[in-house]
Formats: sequence, structure tokens, C-alpha cells
Amino acid sequence: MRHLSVLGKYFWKYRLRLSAGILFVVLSNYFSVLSPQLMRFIINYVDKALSLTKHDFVENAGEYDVLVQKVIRWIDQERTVAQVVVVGSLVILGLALLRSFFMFLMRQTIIVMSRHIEYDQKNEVYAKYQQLDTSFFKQHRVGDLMNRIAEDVSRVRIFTGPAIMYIVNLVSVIALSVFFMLQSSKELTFYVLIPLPLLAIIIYFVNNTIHKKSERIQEALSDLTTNAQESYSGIRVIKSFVQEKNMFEFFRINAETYRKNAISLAKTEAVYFPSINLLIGISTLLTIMIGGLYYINNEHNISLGTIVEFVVYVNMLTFPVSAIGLTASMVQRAAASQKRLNEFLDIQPEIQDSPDAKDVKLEGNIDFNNVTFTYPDTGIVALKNFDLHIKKGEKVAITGRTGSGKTTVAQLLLRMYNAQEGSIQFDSIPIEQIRLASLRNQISYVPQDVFLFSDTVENNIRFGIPHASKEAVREAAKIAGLEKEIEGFANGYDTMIGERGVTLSGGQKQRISIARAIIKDTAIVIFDDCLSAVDAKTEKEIMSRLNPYLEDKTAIIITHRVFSLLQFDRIIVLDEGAIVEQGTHEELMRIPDGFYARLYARQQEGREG
Ligand SMILES: Nc1ncnc2c1ncn2[C@@H]1O[C@H](COP(=O)(O)OP(=O)(O)OP(=O)(O)O)[C@@H](O)[C@H]1O
Repeated sequence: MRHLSVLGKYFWKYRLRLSAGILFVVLSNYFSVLSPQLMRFIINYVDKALSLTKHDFVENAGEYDVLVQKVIRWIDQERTVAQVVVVGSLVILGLALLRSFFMFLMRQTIIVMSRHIEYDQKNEVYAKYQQLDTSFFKQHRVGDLMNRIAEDVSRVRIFTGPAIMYIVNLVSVIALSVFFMLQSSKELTFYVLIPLPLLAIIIYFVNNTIHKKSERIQEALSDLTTNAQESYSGIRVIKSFVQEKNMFEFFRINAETYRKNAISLAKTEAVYFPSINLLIGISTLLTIMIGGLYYINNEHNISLGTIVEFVVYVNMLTFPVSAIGLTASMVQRAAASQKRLNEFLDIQPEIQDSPDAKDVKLEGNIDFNNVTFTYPDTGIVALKNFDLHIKKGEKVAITGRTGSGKTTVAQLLLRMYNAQEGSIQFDSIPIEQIRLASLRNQISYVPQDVFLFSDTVENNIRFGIPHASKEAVREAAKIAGLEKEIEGFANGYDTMIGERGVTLSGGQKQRISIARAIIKDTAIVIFDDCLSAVDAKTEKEIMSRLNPYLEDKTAIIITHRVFSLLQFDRIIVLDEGAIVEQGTHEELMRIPDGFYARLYARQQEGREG
């Protein structure tokens, strides 16, 4: 429950709606407990007026609610018995209408409030995701993140809406009806209420079982969905490895688990609802039986009207009491979901703006001073005493074996991580003193893994500059060597990319990603192995167009392909997180048995062979 206390801020925000909602629940219940009293009055009135029974009882006006007393006085004015019955029934109808009206208002306030809270909470979680560090996303599965924003937030909404409504309803219905039952007959109240606590306890326990079983079903369903999803997205691999049968078997096992759990839940539910009805039936039975005996024996001033009044009260208590278990499990689920959400919401991102961080215009000078960096989650030391000084306008290539730390250099420049030792500076300003948004806005980065959104080609290119003109988009596409291909698409720049759009080749995707960086037109450009999927000829073409574009920029190009490096001012060779060779192409070629020279020779052979 304490996990739910964070919702206090939302209840405070919507306090007007909440208080109005609570008032409406109470009013709606107030009008509903008045009708059994009127029923009692009408029955007793008819009984007395027509002398139906020779029964002796005293109508005690004080047992009725003040409002009912007034209504009775108004009805009971020189009217015939039939008129009293008709007018009384119309008042009962009026009460039912009033009750429904307040119920409508109650839903309009409490349920609407819960939708507002749901909206705010979704935004809060989404905004938090955007703030969290990249390392957080490495440690959590996408499915898990999606679940929190969808499933967990919905479960919390069930608490802020229906559960709150049920709780207020339960308390007010029990308080009001027990109050009037006691006014009417203490003895009968006692017997009638005996089965109700028992009912609540049984419902609570059975509901817990149902809750556990539902959780198991959810898990099984999640496995089943993941299984199906992977089969669809990996269909090409499955078919080429002829694994259809095995995959189906895997699916069948998951489906079987789901079926077993679902059947088990259905069995419990099959017992549950009839049992509730049985216990409620016992309450009604006790009312009629004990009330009847009192009546026959002329005890405790019980009239026919009182018995009917009690039967209606018992039925009125039925739903709220039987909803206790349901409400308790709603609260439990919401608390578990909020706990999960709090785990995320409480994380303070390590990478955030320090109070003295400023917007800085970057010129393009970059310094790595003796930087050592270890990935916090794996403990892998990716850079060791890394010292690199790049001047404004310099074009630097970084090469080396896979896993040597090349991408890490780019990640640190974008401040996706903080280096544990040493310092990184831009124009002699420590990276921590530059506002994150300012830093990242001034670096054009093309990551190794291309990611395109399900949107048009044009919008994908202008992603970083949402208001970029069509001309700027076309210019960027031209430099990235994409212009002709895009024009060849049926809808040109408006062609949709992604699951339901055109399927692009690996090289085309890479070039859209390059165009997306180019359009930013910043002083610093980092390309991370972003031409690996294009052929050597296209690569050369792109490079020749990029050359004039990069002229006044500082460029860091990470690559495995040596022959594209020829026009660079400096080539850095990394190995195990440290620089092992550094110089121009010619200088590196002169190092006997050097990494670069060997790589170059190997690639030349490959090209000729
Ligand atoms: N997000 C991460 N979390 C933990 N360890 C990582 C992460 N990214 C990379 N590493 C590890 O850090 C080391 C350096 O990785 P990095 O990606 O910088 O190499 P790279 O030279 O760019 O490799 P490649 O040429 O294959 O892209 C590797 O051992 C890698 O396993």
C-alpha cells in the first residue's frame, strides 16, 4: 500500500473532482437507502388501512429518515389507500432517478479523474524513459519497458478509478444501511448481518486464488505472445533453417500451458459466483425466516413492511460486499504495479546537466586527456589511458579490431556515459560543463546500428531538425548519395519506411541515417562504421561528395575499411582500448608488420581477388 502513496500528488491535483465524486457516491447511496423505508411505510399503511392482518404493531415515525418522515407526512394527507400507493411508488421512482443521476455524476468525476491520472502518469513514465541513461536501456528488456507504460499504468488506473469508487461506495452503503437497519430493528439487523463477514472473508480468499491464477495466465500469455512475435519477425531464419516444426512445437507447449491455466481459473470462477449467491441467499432467507418468526410471535415490533425493508437492504449490501475481494485484489495489483513504476521513477540518471552547465557554441577542438572508461554494467574496460587531441577542422579516422573501443569513443563524446578517469574537453571546456542538449545538438552522429522510424523518408531525414525545409532534406539526401534512389520510389520523399512501408536495403538505410546527420550541419561529425553495407564504388562516390561538406568540420570516421581512409589527416589504430598506431596513411604504411599495413594489404588482396 505504501507504494501507492506517491499517487497523493495526483489526488491533490484533482482534489475537486475527487471530493465531488465522494460526495456523489454518498448522495447516490443516501437516496437508495431511502426507498426501502418508503416501501415499509406503504406496505404497513396498506396493511393497517385495509386491516389485512390482525397484527399489532406500532408505526414509529422516528425510525424513518428525516426526509422520509417529511415525504410520509406529505403523502398521508386525505388520500385514498390507492392514491397513497401510487404516490408512494412515484416517490420511490423519483428516488431511483436521483440515485442514478448521482451515480452518473460519480462516474463522471471519479472515473474521469482516473483517466486524467492515467494520462499524467503515462507522460511521467515516458518523460522518465527519455531522461534515463543508455546503460539503463541495456539492462532492461523493451517488452518490460512497454509493459510498465501500458499494463502497470492501467492497473494503477483501476485503483484510482473503480477501486476508489467501490471503496467509498462500500463504506457509505454499509454505514447508511446498517444505520437505518439498526433504527428499524436491532435484533433483525444482528441476524441478517451474520453471514456477511463470512461472505467477505471467503470472497477475499477465493479472490486471492483467482488473482494468482490470473497472474499465471498473464505470464503464460506473455510467453506465448513473445514466442509468436519472434516467429513472425524471424520467419526468414526459421524457414531457411527448416525449423518450422520445432517452432510450432515450442508454440504448442506455450499454448498448452496457457490453456491449463485458463481452465483452472474458469473452474475456480465456476465455484466462486454460485457460492456468493448462496451466501446472499442465506442472508435473505434469515431475514424472512427470523423476521417472520418475530412477526408471528408478535415480538420486537416487527411488521411485514420491516421484513420487506430488510430484504431490500440485504440485496443492497450484496454487490458492495461481494466486491470487497475484487477491490482488495485491484488494490494489491495496483500496489505491485506502482512499486514497479516507482523503481523506474526513482532512478536518478547519472548523466544530467550540472547546475553550472552552459550552452556553448562548439568550434570543433576535441581533447581526450588520459581517459579510462569501464562499462558499468559489464565491467569491461573499453578505453585505457586514451589520449587524443583533435584540432578544429581535422579529419580523423579510427580503425582497429572489433571490440577495440572505437564506438566507445563516440559514446563518450556524446556523453552517453561519463568517463571514470581522465577528462574530455571541447574547445578546452570540460564536457560536464556543457549542457547535454547543447552538446548533442552540435554533434552529427551516425550510429553503427541504423534505426529508422515508421514514417516517410523525408521525416526520417529531418528527424533532428523537424522544421528543415524540403530543399535542405534534398540536399542532405544528395550528399548521402540517395537522391536518385529516392526519386525512383513511387512516392519519392513521401514514401513510408518501416514495417508497413518499403523495404530498404541495408545500404539505403545507412545512407538515410547519414542524411539525417548531414542535415544537422554541425561543426563536429562522427560516422560510426556507417558505410559497411554499401559497396566500394558507392562508398567512394559518397566520400567524394562528403569531402566538400566536411571541409570546415571536425570529422571522426570510425571504419573497418582502410581504402576509404585515404583522405584523412590522421588515422588512429585502437587495440584493447588504447591507441597502438597513429599517423597519416603513408606513415602507418611504413610501420613494419603494423596493424594498419597488414589490414591494408589484406583488403587490397580481397579487392583484387
Ligand atoms: N553498452 C555496453 N555495455 C557493456 N559493454 C559494452 C557496451 N558496448 C560495448 N561494450 C564492450 O566494450 C568493448 C568495446 O566495444 P566498442 O563497441 O567500443 O568496440 P568497437 O571497436 O566499436 O567494436 P566494433 O568494431 O565491433 O563495432 C567491447 O568489449 C564491448 O563488448
